[in-house]
Amino acid sequence: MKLAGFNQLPPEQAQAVLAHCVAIKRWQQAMVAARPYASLGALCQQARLLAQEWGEADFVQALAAHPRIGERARGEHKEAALSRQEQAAVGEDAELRQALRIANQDYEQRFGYLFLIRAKGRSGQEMLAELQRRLANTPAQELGEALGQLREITLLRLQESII
Ligand SMILES: NC(=O)NC1=NC(=O)NC1=O
Repeated sequence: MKLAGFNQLPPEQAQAVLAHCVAIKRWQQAMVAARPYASLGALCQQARLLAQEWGEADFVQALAAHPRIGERARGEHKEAALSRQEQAAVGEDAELRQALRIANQDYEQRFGYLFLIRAKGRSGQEMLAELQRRLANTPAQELGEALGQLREITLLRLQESII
């Protein structure tokens, strides 16, 4: 949608446009309240600024909308379609999918939440390598990295939604 159109939508509709960028209501509502945006640059700057406020609770809330890496998102809602598109690089390599499945389990046992990575632009092998690297992080380090990836996914989706 065009920025001018987004600026003029009623608040609930404007929030619905942002809903699939990240499942954090506080962020969606603050983004809507800060309209009108003079440019796409201002929109993205505000999105980044607000995303700096995210903590563990926000992160856990957002994870519900992200399927595991290597698992095909089910359903037809927009997040599922976006996830399938973003994760397309994982491809049909059965060995890689199995390795991702095992590494995801190790990760979830260690950190207690699912592994999140900005999948767009990364091959399946690169994501497996990142998963294995990040397994060595301390919980505090890993929350920082994972929040950074959530921010990247959110900005990518925002930039695809409002042009
Ligand atoms: N667990 C995940 O990292 N999921 C995802 N990363 C993306 O970039 N899209 C997803 O669905």
